[in-house]
Amino acid sequence: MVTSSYQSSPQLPMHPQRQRLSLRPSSQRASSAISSPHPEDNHGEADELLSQEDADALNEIIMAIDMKENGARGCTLGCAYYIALDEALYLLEDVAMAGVDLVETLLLYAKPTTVLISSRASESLADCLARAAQGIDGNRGDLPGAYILRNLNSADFRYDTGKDKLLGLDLEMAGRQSMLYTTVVDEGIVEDDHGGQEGSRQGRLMRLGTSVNLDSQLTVGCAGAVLNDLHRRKTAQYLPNDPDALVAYKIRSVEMFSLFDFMFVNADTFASLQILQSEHHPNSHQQGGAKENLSVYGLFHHLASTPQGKLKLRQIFLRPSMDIDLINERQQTFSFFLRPGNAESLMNLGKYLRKVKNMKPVMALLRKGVDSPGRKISVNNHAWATLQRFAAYSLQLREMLRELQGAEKIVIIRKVCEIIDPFPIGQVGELITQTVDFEQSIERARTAVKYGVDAELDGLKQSYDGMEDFLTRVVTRLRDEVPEWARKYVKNCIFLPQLGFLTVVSLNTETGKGNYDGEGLNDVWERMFAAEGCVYYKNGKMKDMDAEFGDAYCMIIDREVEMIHGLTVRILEQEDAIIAASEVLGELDSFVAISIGCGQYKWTAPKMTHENVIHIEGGRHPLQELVVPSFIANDCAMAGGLGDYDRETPGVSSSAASDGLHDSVDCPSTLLLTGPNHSGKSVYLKHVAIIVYLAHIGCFVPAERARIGITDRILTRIATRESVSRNESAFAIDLRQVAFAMNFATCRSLVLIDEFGKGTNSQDGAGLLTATLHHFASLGSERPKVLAATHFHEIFEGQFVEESAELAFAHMDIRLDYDAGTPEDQVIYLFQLVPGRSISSFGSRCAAMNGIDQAVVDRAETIMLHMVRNEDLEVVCSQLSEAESQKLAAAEAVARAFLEEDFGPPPGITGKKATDEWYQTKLQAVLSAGDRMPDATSSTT
Ligand SMILES: Nc1ncnc2c1ncn2[C@@H]1O[C@H](COP(=O)(O)OP(=O)(O)OP(=O)(O)O)[C@@H](O)[C@H]1O
Repeated sequence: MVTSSYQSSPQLPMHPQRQRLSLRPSSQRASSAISSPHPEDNHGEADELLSQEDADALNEIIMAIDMKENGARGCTLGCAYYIALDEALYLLEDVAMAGVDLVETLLLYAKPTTVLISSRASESLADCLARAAQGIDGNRGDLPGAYILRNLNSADFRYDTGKDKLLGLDLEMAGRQSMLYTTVVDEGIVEDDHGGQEGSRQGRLMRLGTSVNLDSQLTVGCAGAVLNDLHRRKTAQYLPNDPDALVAYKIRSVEMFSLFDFMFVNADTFASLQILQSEHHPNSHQQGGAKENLSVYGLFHHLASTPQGKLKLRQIFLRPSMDIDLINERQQTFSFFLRPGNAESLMNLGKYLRKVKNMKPVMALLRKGVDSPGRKISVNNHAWATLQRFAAYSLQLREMLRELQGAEKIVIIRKVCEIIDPFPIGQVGELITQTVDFEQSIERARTAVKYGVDAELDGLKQSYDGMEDFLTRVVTRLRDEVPEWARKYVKNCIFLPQLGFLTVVSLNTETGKGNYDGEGLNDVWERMFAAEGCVYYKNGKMKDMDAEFGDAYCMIIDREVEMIHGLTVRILEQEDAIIAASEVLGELDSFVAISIGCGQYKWTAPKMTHENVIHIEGGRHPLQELVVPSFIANDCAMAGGLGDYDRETPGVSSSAASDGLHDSVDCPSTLLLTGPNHSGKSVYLKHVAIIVYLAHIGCFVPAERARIGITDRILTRIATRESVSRNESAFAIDLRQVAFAMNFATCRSLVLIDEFGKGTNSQDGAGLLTATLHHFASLGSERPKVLAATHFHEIFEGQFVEESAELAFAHMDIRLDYDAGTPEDQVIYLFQLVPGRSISSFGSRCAAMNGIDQAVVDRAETIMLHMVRNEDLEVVCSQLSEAESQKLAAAEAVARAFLEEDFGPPPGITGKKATDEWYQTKLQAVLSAGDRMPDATSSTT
């Protein structure tokens, strides 16, 4: 019997060509300037196909941050980060007047796995990064915890070094006609195609300058730190001549981005509006990241099916656009999918998309070699099968989309149909189907080639397949040749990879030798090894057979490796097409998810306008409405200043509203809200901001109707947590948030200020709030839209703020019923915004409703009354009631009697008993002085 098989031949040398696969140049890929992939979104397929080590390397996001104090002008912030999966380096335009708020925003966008800072970094930066690295700020929302924080020598962040390192990159610059093929020779010393060195430096510098703003000095320094780290990783992880090192941590593109390219929403705002919030798994990097908590993004996150779709969705949420055409295009897409006639197709699209995998890790695997030793293969996680299914499902999805009526008008559908070209994508599937024998591949734990693909391979396999019969015949002949007594010991002949043909003889357990080892023959039987009751010999006959047939097996493997290599090369030629298809399906997936969500939550399309207005009718808070039995919808009408641009752009300043919503002429830019505790002020503020935000991602909004002007920033001062990833007091954070809003708000911004100033004494707080509102109102045509809520009623009493065309008062309505028996029934919250201000916050009623003792509430109300009457609280509090005065007088009488007494027992009173009795009598006499005062019993005792 032949016991050998194709199984396991780990020692076989790797096909030499296979190691060179990834060196082909590639054209530019769709990549994301901000919002990186995250383990959460990349894992899954990557986990199944790649080893843990490879998957981890692929998910690496290495970020360097630097911040420089500029005295009174605040700090400048620079940042660069590398996304391994995209093979891309992203550079931030240096940001002036920055604070740790922006650091948090960058962490949120990039979700780094490693953060590098200079050992000379400011204390606040180091502290913020150290806390966030440990995930200390658990309730902070989407702040990514648990990255590795590394302190580097400040020299690593030097501008000149960074510039040299950028120059030394083998880059394919975005949008460049002619690609720059250079070889990085160690650190920044570069040879160009013609072998020149410094001569071309100026030219390279100019070319670099077209893609990178070299004035962003801190960022260029950070880029140097990241590139140095990549180099360090390479040298630590790979041997000097390892060809894999050439493709590890490769950089294909460098992109510059600005935090203000999109509508700016910082980390604080994301958290306070609950747009992105996630609970971090304690072991997030190992387990695949964070779980989305209750958040606006969370309403859609679970509706996306593919990892690349979830990633795209996150990008959409992190990058609300200011491009009205793009927003309208997205709205048109969602409206199309939500047409009643398309409901079933939408569901089917979702179903099919669930079967589509992310091709980026698959391509990375292909570049490394699908059949690396030790990789587990099953029917589902075989890279070839994944690719084959991808090709089939993407073509199927393309057909489904094409069948939808009116599909040609929808940009994403046109894009899918264009990118998923049956030629390369279908051809990829076809090639795999024709070449790979899946059953055999799984059996052999490496890719096997089908019969009929290659005549030479088929011939080799046939000879191998006929080997079993052939060996049976050999054994019979061998038995005839050995002495008769030995025949029964010669069991069979086998072929083992690496060892070739062997004769198998039964083992003599007593001697430990074979029962026969060639006696009587003119031949040497060389013992190779013994196992499982048999001894294996190489003899002359076996050597002859090795010479004649032994290479067949190795040849089969070599031929197969060669063919699979050929297949890999052909498929990698289509890598860009495959990745583009995978990405566009991710985009489609994210749009399908948003459409399904908008349909489920019954949201409507807002009308986007260049007018600087916010007009909402019947607006709801998308999260609150899910948790209260009946949500009360509200309206909002605001208009910001006209700004220079708006005044000069025809049509923008027009106040005529054709859709029946408010005209902008009579709208204030600031709306100051009051109302009792718990009356819905914060929810109102947030719902307006969330609607504005959602409108800018192109999404529908929770409102009956809305007209939303293009807004450049949403800046908030809303308390969400006591201590964040900064070592500051809550009040300091409040101040920083307001300062940030003052520095960055433009007439196109929306600013939310909720209870600013409550962290200090009420006079200071009220003063600060008033001054802040004045500041914004005084900006004239540059005034932003400001929504504020406060409990400082004194600012109205003192007429520190007054209603005007720009500033309107409004409050959340309530109904009061003092006759109601229980505190809960005394204040009825209507959650309706009405004009004018409320007279009280009814804090004491709210306290009673929340279980504070009635006596404490009564006392609070008495003091409040005195305060409202503007009475001197010191005098008021020193005025005692009659009963209290009597008690005090009784206590005084006792004290005086006590002082007048002589407490020494007179001579003649001796002995313990007599002395005790004497003292008792005395005490009674003293206490009776108090008793003589009316109602004094309790105080004297
Ligand atoms: N429009 C609404 N419809 C129904 N319920 C609402 C509405 N607005 C708010 N609520 C409910 O009232 C609660 C309190 O709302 P919110 O926190 O906005 O009050 P607030 O006036 O800001 O209170 P405080 O001044 O104490 O901060 C919410 O948690 C929600 O349950």
